[in-house]
Amino acid sequence: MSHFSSFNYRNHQLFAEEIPLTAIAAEFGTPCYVYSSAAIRTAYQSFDRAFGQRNHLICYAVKANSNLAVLNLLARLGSGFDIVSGGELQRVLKAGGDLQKTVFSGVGKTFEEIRIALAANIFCFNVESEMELIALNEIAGQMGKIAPVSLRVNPDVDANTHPYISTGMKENKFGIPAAEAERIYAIAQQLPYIRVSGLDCHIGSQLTEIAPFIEAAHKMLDLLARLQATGISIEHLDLGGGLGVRYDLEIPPTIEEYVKALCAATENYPQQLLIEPGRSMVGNAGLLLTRVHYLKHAPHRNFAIVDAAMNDMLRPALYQAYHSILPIAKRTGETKIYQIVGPVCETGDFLGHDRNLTLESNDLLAVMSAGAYGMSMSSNYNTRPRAVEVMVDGSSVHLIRARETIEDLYALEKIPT
Ligand SMILES: Cc1ncc(COP(=O)(O)O)c(C=O)c1O
Ligand SMILES: N[C@@H](CCCC[NH3+])C(=O)O
Repeated sequence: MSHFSSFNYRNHQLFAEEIPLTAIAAEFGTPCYVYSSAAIRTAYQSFDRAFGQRNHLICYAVKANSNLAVLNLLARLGSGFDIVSGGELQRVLKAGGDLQKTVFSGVGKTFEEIRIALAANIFCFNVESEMELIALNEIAGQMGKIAPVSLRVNPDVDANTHPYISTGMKENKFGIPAAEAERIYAIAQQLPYIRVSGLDCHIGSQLTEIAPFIEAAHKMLDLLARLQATGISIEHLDLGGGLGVRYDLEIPPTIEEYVKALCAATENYPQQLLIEPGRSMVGNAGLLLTRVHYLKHAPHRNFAIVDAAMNDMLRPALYQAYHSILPIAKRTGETKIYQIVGPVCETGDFLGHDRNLTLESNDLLAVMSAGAYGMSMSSNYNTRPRAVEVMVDGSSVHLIRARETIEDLYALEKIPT
């Protein structure tokens, strides 16, 4: 089975589950994000099943794709959530998610966000600095609350991924340095409005090997043993997210291999295990549907100028990320090597370089593996309304976010009189 399990060709036409993508483009226009609910369901259930009888909580990382329909689907499957802002907290609530299964990560939680999360009785704060811990204690005290806390510890492990998405090395801004962890746990234990509940780490994203996860887990277990020796009990161990997906030729571990490896590495820790997967839950469950506008044959390069751009899908421009680009209707005939570019006025505005395709103007293309960090990192640069989003479920398709209008884009702006 291909890694795009819900997107398959039938008679040379690409389908999302039971629906031809040409029909989706005709009904909703382009650019359009298309998600497969079956693919998201399968990913969640693969995580859940792989844990077997092990006490676990899956906290989907909302930042990967925060559409309410995606969150609602996962909430109905039983997922918890990992949030990094008050905005994500509000989305989880709006989507019917359970804050008793939600962890709050992030290096810069505002006091207001902390208040909202305390008032909502969030499951746990993943605290990233001593100063945040002190502030949390003070705010909880003012509210007559006790804040449940994990310290996010930076284990100094090389995740062997793109430097912009590596988070667990000592030079990264994330987490509390491992050497400081015991001292800060001892402080936390003394603070009247803090309840030490867990231990957390997250070493980076798009990891394609198991070894760094296991290295980090071992470091966490060593620390846990030292903490327990000083009378600090840790009720849950949160090993973060980060499992990679296949974009091109990489072969990341499967969800089952990953979960089984985490369970095996932590088998002597009987308490609850948490993970925070984002990309591996939704990445290959989505594509970005775009239409070829102009073809331009310059002396040394062929350009296909499409109606999606870096504002819709930033990953290629930001990380030089590779996304497979497929024709919606396969053509026969001579192929050419194309640069697939958008209309934005930046040289970095590309979706793919050097793609071998047979194209005519008006053709539809799919930028694959776009379900994670696609729409959630989109912007309105060049005053471009954001794409429409739809979710396919078998032979039904649901609009889950309407296309923005130009009026939406300046609705909050004012010209001084
Ligand atoms: C704290 C935290 N948890 C979970 C995730 C999700 O990571 P991924 O999408 O790689 O699974 C991230 C993003 O890297 C994160 O920063
Ligand atoms: N935005 C990144 C992932 C970062 C995860 C956040 N810590 C990407 O698109 O690959």
